[in-house]
Amino acid sequence: MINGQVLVKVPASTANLGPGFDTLGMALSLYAWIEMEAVPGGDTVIELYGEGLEGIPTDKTNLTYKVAKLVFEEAGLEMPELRIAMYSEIPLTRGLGSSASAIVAALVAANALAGSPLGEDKLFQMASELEGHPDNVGASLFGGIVVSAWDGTRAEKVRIAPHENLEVLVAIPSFQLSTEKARHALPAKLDMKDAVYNVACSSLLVAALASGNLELIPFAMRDKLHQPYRAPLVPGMSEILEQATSRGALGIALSGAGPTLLALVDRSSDRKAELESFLLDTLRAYGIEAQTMWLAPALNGPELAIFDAGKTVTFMERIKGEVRA
Ligand SMILES: Nc1ncnc2c1ncn2[C@@H]1O[C@H](COP(=O)(O)OP(=O)(O)O)[C@@H](O)[C@H]1O
Ligand SMILES: N[C@@H](CCOP(=O)(O)O)C(=O)O
Repeated sequence: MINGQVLVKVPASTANLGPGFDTLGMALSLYAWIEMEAVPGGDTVIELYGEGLEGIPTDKTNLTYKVAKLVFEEAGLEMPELRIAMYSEIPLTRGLGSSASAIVAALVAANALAGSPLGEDKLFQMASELEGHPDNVGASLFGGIVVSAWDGTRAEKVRIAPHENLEVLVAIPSFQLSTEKARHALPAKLDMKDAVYNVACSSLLVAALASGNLELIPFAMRDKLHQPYRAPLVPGMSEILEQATSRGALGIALSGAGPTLLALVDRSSDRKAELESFLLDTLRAYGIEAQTMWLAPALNGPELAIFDAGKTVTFMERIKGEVRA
C-alpha cells in the first residue's frame, strides 16, 4: 500500500461515433481528476470540488468509493478508510462519458494506492463490467480511438491513433439525459436491413479512421441502430444529423446516449463558425439552450502521479494550472 496520495487525471469520451453502438469510443480533451489516499484510523471522506459534481453523493454510496472497494476486494487486500477528492470538467449525464471517467479514475487510483496489484487488462475488464459496455471506458483508459467488443465476459480492443487533422465540436444541451433512459428508448429487435446498414457503416468508419481516410467519414458516420430511436429525446437532433455535413462537419453523431451532439471537423476547415452557429441556432429553434466546446481527441489515457505522505499542497492547488478557467 502506498503511504501518500495518488493523483489521477482521466479524459472524457464520446461513444458510438454514430454507427459503432457500444463498440467505438474516442477520448476527448476534457478531464476529471481524482486524488485518493488511505486514512488509517480515520473515517472515509469524499470531497467534491467545482460546480460540475453537484448532486453526487459524498458518502460510501459514491461510485468512486464503490469502485475502489472492488479493486481492494479483487486484489485480496483489506479495504482502508479513504480520503477521495474529485474535480471534473465533464458535464454529467450529457453523453460525454462522465460515469466512465469516474470509474476509470477510481480503478486506476485505487490500484495505484494498493501497490498496483491489477494489470491494465484487468482494469479494462472490470471497467467494462461496471459500465455495462466497453466503448467509453476503453477510450478513457487507453486514449485515442478505441474499437472494442465485449461478449459479457471478456472485452477485447484495438486502439487507433486519431488523424492529426481531426478536431471535435460538441454542442452540449442544458438538460440532462441519463444513459439508462436513452437505452430504454431502444427497440428490442432490429430490421435485418438496418442491422446490415450499421455493420457496413461501422466497419467502413473503423477502416477510414485507421487508414486516415477522412473523406469517407461523412458516408460512414451514419446510423440506423440507435439514433433514430433516441431522436425524440433531443429536439432538433434529426435536423442536425441530416444537415451538419452540408454545414461544415466531416461527420455528425449523437455523443454516447446524448443529449450532446458531436461533430468531427477537419482542423483546416474555414467553415467552423458556420457549423457552430448552425448547431446552436437549430437547437435554439427547438427551444434548447446549449453550450459549444471545441475539443481535440485526447491521445493518452490516465495520467498518474504519486506524492509522499505529509502533504502541504491541497488537491485544488495541485491541479489548478490544468483545469479550464
Ligand atoms: N465523479 C463522479 N463521482 C460519482 N459518480 C459519478 C461521477 N461522474 C458521474 N457519476 C455518475 O454517473 C452518472 C452519469 O452517468 P450516465 O447517465 O451514464 O451519463 P454520462 O456518463 O454520459 O455522463 C451521474 O448521474 C452519477 O451518478
Ligand atoms: N454505447 C452507450 C454509450 C453511452 O455513453 P454515455 O456517455 O451517454 O454514458 C450508449 O449509446 O448507450
